[in-house]
Amino acid sequence: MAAEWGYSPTNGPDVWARLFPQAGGARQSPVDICTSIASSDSNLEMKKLTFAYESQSDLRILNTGHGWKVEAPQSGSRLEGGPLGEDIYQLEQFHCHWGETSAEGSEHTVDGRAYAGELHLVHWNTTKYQSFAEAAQHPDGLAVLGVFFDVGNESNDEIEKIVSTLSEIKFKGQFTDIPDVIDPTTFLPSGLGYWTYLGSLTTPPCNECVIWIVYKEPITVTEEQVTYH
Ligand SMILES: NS(=O)(=O)/N=C1/NCCO1
Ligand SMILES: [Zn+2]
Repeated sequence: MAAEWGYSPTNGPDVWARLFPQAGGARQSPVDICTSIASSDSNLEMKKLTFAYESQSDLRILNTGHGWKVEAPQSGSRLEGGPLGEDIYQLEQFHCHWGETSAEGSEHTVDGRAYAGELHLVHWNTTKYQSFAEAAQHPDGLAVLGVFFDVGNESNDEIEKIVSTLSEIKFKGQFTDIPDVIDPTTFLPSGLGYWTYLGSLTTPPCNECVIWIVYKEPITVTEEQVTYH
């Protein structure tokens, strides 16, 4: 039986490269974002990062065994500018990483600090490639927006539309449809400052195909919204 990757000492990140060679590469994600050495790129400031999304209902949500993933291929969506050059990227899916407690859970850390969780909006380069699978084989194939979760007293209405369905998909492989209309724009923080670097998928097969765009400002969710088990 194919070995299942995970986060234990015997199947976690330290041994992923045995089964997934790219996990041993030179541009692996996630990283710790050291704000003191992050340099501002005047060129990026000239090319504003812009995004446009559709609102969709009845999106399918899946229990991946490592969290939830919402399949949201949007041919009418566009992510472009900033570090993306002249290419246009299209939304494919979004998913979340969280931990056992709200003291941890994000994939990226900032000056060694983990957030309670991290939302990833995954896009692929439709200017150069014909499919998501093809794009994931190229260094500029994917663009992922990372949004940190901070825990506070305010519930996030859009995230609630998602987590309110999780009781229907308690086990790996289960899926259901989200009845509410979801607008991915609402996941993004009001402050649009970001860090960017060339990295990889943070989970196997760890393809080194991602232009990461990690927003500096977290969004607020409640403890219940980000420590669902
Ligand atoms: N956590 S991540 O780097 O976004 N990982 C993936 N895997 C498939 C698409 O995005
Ligand atoms: Zn992710």
